[in-house]
Amino acid sequence: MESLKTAIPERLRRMIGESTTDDLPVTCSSLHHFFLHFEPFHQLVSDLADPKNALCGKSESAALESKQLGNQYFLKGDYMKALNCYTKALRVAPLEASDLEKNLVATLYINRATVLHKLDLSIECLRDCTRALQMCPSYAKAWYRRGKANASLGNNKDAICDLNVAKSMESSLGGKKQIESELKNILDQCERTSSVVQHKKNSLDTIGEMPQIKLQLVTMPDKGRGMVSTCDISPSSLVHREEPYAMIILKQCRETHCHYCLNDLPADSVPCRSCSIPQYCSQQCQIQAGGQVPKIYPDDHGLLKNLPSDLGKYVAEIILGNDFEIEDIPEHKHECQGVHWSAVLPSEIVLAGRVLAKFLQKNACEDITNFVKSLELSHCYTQLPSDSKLELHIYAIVLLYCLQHSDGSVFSMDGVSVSQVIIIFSQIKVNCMTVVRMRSIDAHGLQDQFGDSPSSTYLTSNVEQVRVGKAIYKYGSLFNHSCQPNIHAYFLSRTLCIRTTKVVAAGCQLELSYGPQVGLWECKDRHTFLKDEYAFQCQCSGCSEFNLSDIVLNAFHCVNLNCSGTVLESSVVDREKLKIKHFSGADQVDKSDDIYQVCVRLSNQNGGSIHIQPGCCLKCGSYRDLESTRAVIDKAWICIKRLQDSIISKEISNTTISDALESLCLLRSNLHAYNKRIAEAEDSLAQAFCIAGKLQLAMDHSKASLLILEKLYDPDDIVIAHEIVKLCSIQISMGDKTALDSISRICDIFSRYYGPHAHVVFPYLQYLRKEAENFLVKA
Ligand SMILES: C[S@@+](CC[C@H](N)C(=O)[O-])C[C@H]1O[C@@H](n2cnc3c(N)ncnc32)[C@H](O)[C@@H]1O
Repeated sequence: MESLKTAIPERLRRMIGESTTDDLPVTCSSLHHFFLHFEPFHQLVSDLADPKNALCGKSESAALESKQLGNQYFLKGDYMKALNCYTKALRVAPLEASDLEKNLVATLYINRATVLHKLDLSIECLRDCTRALQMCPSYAKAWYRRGKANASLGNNKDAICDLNVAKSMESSLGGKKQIESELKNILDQCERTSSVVQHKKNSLDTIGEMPQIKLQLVTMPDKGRGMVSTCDISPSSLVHREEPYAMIILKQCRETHCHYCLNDLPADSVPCRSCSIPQYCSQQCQIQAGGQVPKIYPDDHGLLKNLPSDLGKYVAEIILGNDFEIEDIPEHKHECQGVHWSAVLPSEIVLAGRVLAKFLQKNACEDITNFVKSLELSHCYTQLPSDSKLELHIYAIVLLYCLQHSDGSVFSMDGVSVSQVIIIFSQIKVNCMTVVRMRSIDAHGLQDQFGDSPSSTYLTSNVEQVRVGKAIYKYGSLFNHSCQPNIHAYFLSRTLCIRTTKVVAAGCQLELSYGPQVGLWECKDRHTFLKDEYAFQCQCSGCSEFNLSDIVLNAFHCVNLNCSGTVLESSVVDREKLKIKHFSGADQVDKSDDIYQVCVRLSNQNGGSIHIQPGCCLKCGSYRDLESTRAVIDKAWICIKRLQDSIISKEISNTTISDALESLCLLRSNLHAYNKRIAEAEDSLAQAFCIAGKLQLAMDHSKASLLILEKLYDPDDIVIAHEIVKLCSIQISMGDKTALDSISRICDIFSRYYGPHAHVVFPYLQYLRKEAENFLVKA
């Protein structure tokens, strides 16, 4: 791609860099014309999209090789490695290939099922057996393995049926004997117990909450269209729910998450039927993404005739399986001919390909211009930097050629089509949402270091958000951004849910955070992020009205240690001065509050006696040399960083902790008491003391961190809940009853953000609730 970029003549490059939306048909046509006569372009398209160069297709020999390796690991008892090899083999095994007269894919499913059984993953094992049987219904070994899996799960009735089918299909005498003895075991067991384990259904299916509140689309002078409420809304109300128009997994999650629903992949992942890239958590997801493949009904259905009628019915139900209704146009189908453009191009470009493919499949002969208009999404083409404009031009032409190669799409390859693809790219840039999942990380891995010491059981719990995909939600993208949001977006599988986190009065805008938030970053950094990522100048209340957080987040301590005043650097002073016109004397603000004090001084309403100058204390006017202060802080921060690294690498020494404590003192005397770096240092020390088993110290530092964050964020912000989770895990380890208050606060905030979905998104809540019950029982 870089070589294409550098080959473009300077004049054309400048023309593209300076183009506006209106110029696009001309600039696109000129670039396309240039590429038509430029051999490396055709070479690139052929590398990416010509089936002759396909790298992502199926390969029988590669599948057999991985299978053999899997068998070797199995024999050595290395079941995890065997599992990985069989999964790898399944990804590349062609559906029609055979292995010793059996279908290769079915054999691989059974080999993997055997490993899964060894690993005590009986449900996964059962599913793999069923998959094998749907391909080869007379596969005796598969029925036998299925019977064993059902027996392990306590489904004795099914286990008996499976084993009876296995017996009737088994040709060898030895095999029949083994099945009979297994049957006898189960029958004996049945006499002892008749319980059948009911397996949990996917809990997400059971929560069918729908939004009850009517929203209104309005147009605002500073933000364009946006959503407002038509009535007063209380916190935690679901205001929007939507399935994506198009979605894509991020490259870094391809091996760990389902390529359709983006949930974690189970050990029995299902591969795409036509190429070797996607993996799914279930057959249902695979069909939704790749389309229904006509079922192969093997000839050996005749075997059913030899079974007693009730057993025949049982077998038929299993091998015919469930037919899933396809909810939408399969989004991966046009990508899975084995060619690798979709695996190589950036995710957002492939997402645009999905949007286009959907349009083409729905409206083969319609004009693409009408389509782009009908998407009704805003875009930012004209505001983009020159280099981005050039890249989008190149990607648009490449994508159209790839689509044409891979599913024979009939596009007129002209300036208009290419320009419309660029508009789609720009729409995606502004409107696409990042799909995230929560991942719990706790200090389990750190136990080893402290061996048998009592500290080994004291763990802090921590949650991080993992970015797993990108998606376009047509209506979800009508919600504007605010750095002080009043709604919160989250995802259940592919479904977008939006919920209020505050009281929203009728007529108020409903705004979510696109990433930056007051408390997380200072105003300048939020602006830079929104400009770079979404190409707009933020006009939200957080960026136009005073708030304590923006003033103190990165502020310095007054040089006079007895003074609690704030010292700001010039970039903060300049930005905060812009907000002065919006400071009304703050009737709503508590006049003893720090924010009031600072704002009054900044806005010069206090007699105009204070000069707001970078480096000067806003309270007493004393001057601090910020350059030398920064040098001191940078030095101190090296020790905090060392502590953080040692927490990760599990090598915490007493020296590292005492150096970090000394650095914390330096930070406290140089930075404002609410500076976020102090909170971070306190948090790191809390983790370190927790690991070292010094729980009282851990709790003190955790509380100190929380106190600062409560000043920077709204006390009911989800960030605060995550901080309390850490504190609470220490309180629980200490048997400290104040854990009860923490648990109740965590539950309140999580319910506010996730409503009845809280325990699905954050399963740790169930554990906390149980702990709370334990405390109450003991009390
Ligand atoms: C996802 S769209 C939101 C809907 C959009 N207002 C529309 O008319 O389609 C994002 C775009 O809305 C505008 N926008 C959203 N939040 C804004 C804010 N806080 N300040 C200024 N513009 C904003 C920007 O133009 C941004 O590129």
